[in-house]
Amino acid sequence: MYLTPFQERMLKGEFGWVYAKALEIIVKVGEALGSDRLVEISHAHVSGVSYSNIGEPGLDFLRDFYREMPRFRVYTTINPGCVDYGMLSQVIDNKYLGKQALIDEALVGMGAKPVFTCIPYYHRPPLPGEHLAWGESSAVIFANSYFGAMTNREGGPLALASALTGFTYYHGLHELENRVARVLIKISPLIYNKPLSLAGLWIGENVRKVPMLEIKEKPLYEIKALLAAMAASGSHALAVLDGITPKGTYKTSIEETITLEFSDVEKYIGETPGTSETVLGYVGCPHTHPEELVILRRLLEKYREPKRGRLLVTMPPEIASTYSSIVRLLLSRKVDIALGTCPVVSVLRKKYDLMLTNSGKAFFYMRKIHGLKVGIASLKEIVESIYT
Ligand SMILES: C[C@@](O)(CCOP(=O)(O)O)CC(=O)O
Repeated sequence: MYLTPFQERMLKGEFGWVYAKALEIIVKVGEALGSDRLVEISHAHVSGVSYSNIGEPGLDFLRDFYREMPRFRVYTTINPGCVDYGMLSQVIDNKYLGKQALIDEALVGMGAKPVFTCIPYYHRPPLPGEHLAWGESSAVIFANSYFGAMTNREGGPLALASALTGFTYYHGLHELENRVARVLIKISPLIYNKPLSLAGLWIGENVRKVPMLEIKEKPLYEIKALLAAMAASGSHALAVLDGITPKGTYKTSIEETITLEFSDVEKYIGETPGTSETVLGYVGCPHTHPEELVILRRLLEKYREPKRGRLLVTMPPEIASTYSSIVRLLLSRKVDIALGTCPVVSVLRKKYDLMLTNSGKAFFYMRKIHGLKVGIASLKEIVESIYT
């Protein structure tokens, strides 16, 4: 691999072993993939920061780096941790508070912004063509597809190495030649009556090449859920969104056209709550966007308190403070609000029979992680099934 004189010096350890090790990881992975140079990045998003996911080995790894007091060389954000930073949730168990604090101290000490979110683009929307090194599959696919930024789907250690060095290997989705849509997917009108994450689950499972999606105008939160579901059930990191993905950040060479019918996606609707079951409604995977908060406020205004189960809403701490009046209204309706975390990366305090969510990604993970039955429903259906 070609390295600039500066990169050579970093690799030789001139700036300390942490930077040398971080660059070595990037160079080794890049060489294994056939990359011949590095590229500067403007934003690293580090996933793999939740104690309940990375445990003691992950904590030790981060603390070893932190002991040398390095600083991230680029703007860096971090994924959710395993605790509710608002300390109000009765659904999320804060049993690893102390361990998570050690992880957070290391990351923030190295210079990460303590955003604790899987929607880092809320804090810094990337520009078209900008090179990034992001972990977190839902954020990666959103960056590439919605903003036209360029990032591969990195694991936590690789994104951390890029935060430290400011570089990633030039390969994959950093190159325009690899951003070619080959399968055109049309979504039939009936699907639009349901959450678009249903379509995402199908595409993730059934389409291997980069898809181009013809979607009717849809709010950002529906696109976020659609893309996240695709990335969870498949290995997608880019979907060209016709009329949305910025021109010049992709090419098209359509080989096949698929029309997605309601009957294709129906099976992902999953379970509907039986009368005796305990239900956890869940909104916020990926983290709740202000657009969804406004809808939740409208839906919840007329109710006083849940009739069955609980509605959990997860969001970044900063959205909660910026939209505090909506959060207060939700809290007054006994919504359980957890900040900077989500059930994918944390422990639940008690067992529920069924989760009702608008998220295809949660549908994919909750059964595996928490052994819950899961059903997919719209925001309105979720609120009504908990509050009426
Ligand atoms: C499922 C996933 O959202 C879990 C995030 O956990 P972590 O930040 O990698 O611990 C990871 C991903 O989708 O990339």
